[in-house]
Amino acid sequence: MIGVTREGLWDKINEYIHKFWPLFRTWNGSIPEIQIMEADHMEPILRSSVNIKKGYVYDFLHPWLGTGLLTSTGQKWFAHRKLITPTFHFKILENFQEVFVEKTQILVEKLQKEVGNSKGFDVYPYITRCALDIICETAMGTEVNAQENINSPYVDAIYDISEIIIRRMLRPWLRNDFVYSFTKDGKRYKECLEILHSFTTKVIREKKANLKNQTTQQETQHDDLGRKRRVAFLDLLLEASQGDTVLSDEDIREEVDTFMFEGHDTTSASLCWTLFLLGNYPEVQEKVFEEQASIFQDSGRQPNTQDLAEMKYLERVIKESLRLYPSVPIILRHLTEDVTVGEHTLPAGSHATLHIYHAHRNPKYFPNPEAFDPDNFLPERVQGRHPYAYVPFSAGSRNCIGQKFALLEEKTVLSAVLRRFRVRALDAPSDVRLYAELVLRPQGGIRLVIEPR
Ligand code: HEM
Repeated sequence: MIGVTREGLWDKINEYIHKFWPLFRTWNGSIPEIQIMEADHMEPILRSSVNIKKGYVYDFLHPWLGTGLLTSTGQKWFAHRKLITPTFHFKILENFQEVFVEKTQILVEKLQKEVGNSKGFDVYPYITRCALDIICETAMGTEVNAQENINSPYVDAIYDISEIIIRRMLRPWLRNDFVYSFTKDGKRYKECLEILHSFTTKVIREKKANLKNQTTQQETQHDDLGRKRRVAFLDLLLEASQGDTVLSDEDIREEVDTFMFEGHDTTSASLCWTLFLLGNYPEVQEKVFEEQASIFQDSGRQPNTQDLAEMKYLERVIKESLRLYPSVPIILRHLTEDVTVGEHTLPAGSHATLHIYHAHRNPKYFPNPEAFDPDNFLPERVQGRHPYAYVPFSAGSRNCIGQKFALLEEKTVLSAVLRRFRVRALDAPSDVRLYAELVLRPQGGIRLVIEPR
C-alpha cells in the first residue's frame, strides 16, 4: 500500500479482499498483519479480554489524543473505562436532548437556504458543523458555534488534522518526527495541535475554577443568568476526579479530546450516508416520514426521548445505513497473546486488521448484501444471525462507549431534516468512491437536492 494515493487506497483494499477472502496475511516491514473479514474470525479477537491493544495506526493519533480511552491499553484503559462508563448512562444522555434539538434547529434553518438549488449541494459540511456544535457542548459544556462561525480556527483545525494524519500514514518516509516537522503538513499539524490543545486546556481550566468558586448547590446548578446549567461530560469527569480516583488535567484533556474526535466525525459520516441512502430510496424515505407523521401528527413540537424511542423504523434505517457504510470501516489490534482463528493460530506480536465494512457485506448473513433494506433489522431477522456479522460499534470490552449517544443524536437530526424536507441524492451508490480513512468518507461529498415537505 506504500505510496498509494488517498483516492486509490480504498479500491486497492477492496481488490485484495475480494481476491483473498476470507483471510490473508500482509507484511508491514517485519510485522505480519492478518486481514480478517469473516464474523467467525472476528469473534475470538473481539471477545478477548487480553487482546485489547490497538494497532500501530492509532499511534498517529497520540500527539492529539494522547492515551485517552480510544488509544490507551492495559491498566490505564481499564481504570478510565470503569470511571467513564457511568457518564454515558441513559439518564445522563437524556439531559443532552435539549442540546441535540437546539443545534438541529440551526441546521434546518441553514439547510433551508438550499431549497430551490436544483444543481444540488454537498450536505457534508452542514452536518459536520452541526455534529461539532453538539459534541462541543455535550463534551465540554462550551460553544464553538461551528454552524454560525464558519471561519473558526478550532473547526478548521479539527477538519485539517484528520486529513493530515491520513496523509502521513500513507507516507512512511514522513514517520520521522524531525523530518516531518519541516514539511508543509508537519507545520500545519503542529499548528492544529496547538489550537486544539490550547482550546481544551482553556475550557478545563475555566471549568475547574468555576467549580472551585461555586460553593452552594444553587450556584452549581444554575449559571450566572440563573438558567439551569447543562451538565457536560467534562463536568462529570471533574467531579469523578475529586474522588478516590484522581484524574490529572492531562488525563482529562485526553479524554475530552477523544470525545471531540470520536464523537463528531463518526456521527457526521453516519448521518450523511443515511441521507444519501434515503435520497436514493424514496420509498424508504416515505416510510420514515409516515412514522414521523404518526408520532408528531401535525404539531411542530420538538422530539423528546420518548418520541425517539418510538422511532423504530428510523432506527432500522440508521442501522442498515451503518451496515452498508460503517463510519469506522476498519479497526486494528496488536495481538498480545496467541489467538486461534478458524484453523490458524495468530501469534502474539502480529497485528490483526478487522474489516468491518466487508464483514457487513457478507452474503452468508445478508443475502442481498448491496441492497439497502432496513428490514434486515427486524427482530425476527436479527434473531439467529451471527452476533459478530454486524459490528459497526465494534464488540466486546472495547466496544464504542458512545453508541447510545450517537443513536439519540442521529434520530433527532434525521427526524428534523426529514420532517421539513424531501431529499434526493444526485449520485447513485455505484457512482460513489470512498476514502479509506479513520472514518469512511465519500470522495466528492454527498450531493443532495432538497425540497420542502
Ligand atoms: C455512528 C457513530 C459511531 C460509530 C459508528 C462508532 C464506532 C466506534 C468503533 C468501531 C469503536 C471501536 C474502535 C476500535 O476498536 O479501534 C469505537 C470506540 C469508541 N467510541 Fe465510538 N462510534 C460512534 C460514535 C461515538 C460517540 C458519539 C462517542 C462519544 C461521545 C464515541 C466514543 C468512542 C470512544 C471513547 C471509543 C473508545 C472506547 C474504548 O476503547 O473503550 N463514539 N467507536
